[in-house]
Amino acid sequence: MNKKSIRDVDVKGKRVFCRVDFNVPMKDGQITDETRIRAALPTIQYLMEKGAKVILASHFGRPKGQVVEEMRLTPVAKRLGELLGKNVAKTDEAYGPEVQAAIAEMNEGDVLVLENVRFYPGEEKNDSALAKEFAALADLYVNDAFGAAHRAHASTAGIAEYIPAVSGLLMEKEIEVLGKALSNPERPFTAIIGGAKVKDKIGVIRNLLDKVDNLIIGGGLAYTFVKAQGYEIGKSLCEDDKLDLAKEFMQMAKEKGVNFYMPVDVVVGDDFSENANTQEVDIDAIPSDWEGMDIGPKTREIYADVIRNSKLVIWNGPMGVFEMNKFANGTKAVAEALAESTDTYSVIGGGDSAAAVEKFGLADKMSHISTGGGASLEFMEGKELPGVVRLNDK
Ligand SMILES: Nc1ncnc2c1ncn2[C@@H]1O[C@H](COP(=O)(O)OP(=O)(O)OP(=O)(O)O)[C@@H](O)[C@H]1O
Ligand SMILES: O=C(O)[C@H](O)COP(=O)(O)O
Repeated sequence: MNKKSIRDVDVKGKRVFCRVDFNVPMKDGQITDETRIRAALPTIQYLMEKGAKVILASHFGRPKGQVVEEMRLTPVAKRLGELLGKNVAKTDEAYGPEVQAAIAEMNEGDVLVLENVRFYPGEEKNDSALAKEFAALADLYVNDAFGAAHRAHASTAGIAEYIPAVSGLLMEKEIEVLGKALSNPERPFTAIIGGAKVKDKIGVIRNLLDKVDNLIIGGGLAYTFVKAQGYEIGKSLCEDDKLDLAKEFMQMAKEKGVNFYMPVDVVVGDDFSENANTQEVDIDAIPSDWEGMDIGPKTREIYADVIRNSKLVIWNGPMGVFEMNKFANGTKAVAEALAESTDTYSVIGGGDSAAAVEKFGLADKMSHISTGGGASLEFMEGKELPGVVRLNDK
């Protein structure tokens, strides 16, 4: 990467505003997967060892510019303290007098976690006033939040206009590994896209169609495509305003000679819960008041086969509601096929996909687990990441 990193600057005694991605999966206030916290440790420890005052900022969830009690970063700060074996301070604001006072108390090597930056409406608007408030807290900006690097927000991009800005070690590593895989992809090259953020992910498909040989669709995303083909999808997740786009992509895939795989059967539930009754049905037989929760057994076989015959696979987003055991088989089948295919370079992107691979005990069988979901996809599409472009050049 042609951007400066923390290794290129002197951080001793400096107040460093370090943007990390602590947007970890959480249930009932408990962190269910701490991959992203662990992934940020090398940068945090480096800064501590070099005598910086480490001010950590992150978003968590999508609180839409308001304080949402369950989205405070308090549990994350506590876990970070345990992992570092050190007292980590936490403020209930992300800027302002309380934060200024806490920073004034810091010694070299100390760590402070700010409150969720998305509690402020200016964050996602990349408001310059908020970016200046963040910049006023520090002498140096470090962006290590690869997972949020596709967002042009005040703490990921705006702040870099006002103080020297460099990348962290995780950011540097992600870009190097993903860039290498993409620069001359081994073929067949397969992308597997699932998960629930239909709006975010459907757009990336257009660009992926220019790059991949096979495109596999699963998870909640699949039902917009299933409906676009004219099938009943019952209560399954769907973005009706994206139906035309879905049709267009299927047509484009045909024209470009990309093999486009959609579920041929699914597991449906009569409720979005672990206690739901379930049925395995063909794709043209989804009952009108049931919801598609996972890919079915025939689909699992087909997808596993494509994976086994691929040389490079990028996977973003689970195939079903894997947090519920009943609906985890599709995601598990994909993870197992990747784990078995020792000839296949596998890149896993996304908080939930990484959590799934971890849950199945297969994390060490993957070639690279990226901390970025949307970010890794946008990078793989060849887009410039706003969190990277604004960093200082070497
Ligand atoms: N058929 C489905 N219906 C509803 N939700 C689904 C379905 N399949 C998967 N999901 C849900 O999708 C969620 C993950 O989607 P998401 O798009 O956030 O993926 P991700 O890999 O974590 O990417 P990112 O890191 O960008 O968030 C999981 O919580 C899972 O339960
Ligand atoms: O989970 C992610 O992909 C990142 O933390 C970004 O979160 P966002 O999609 O809410 O911007």
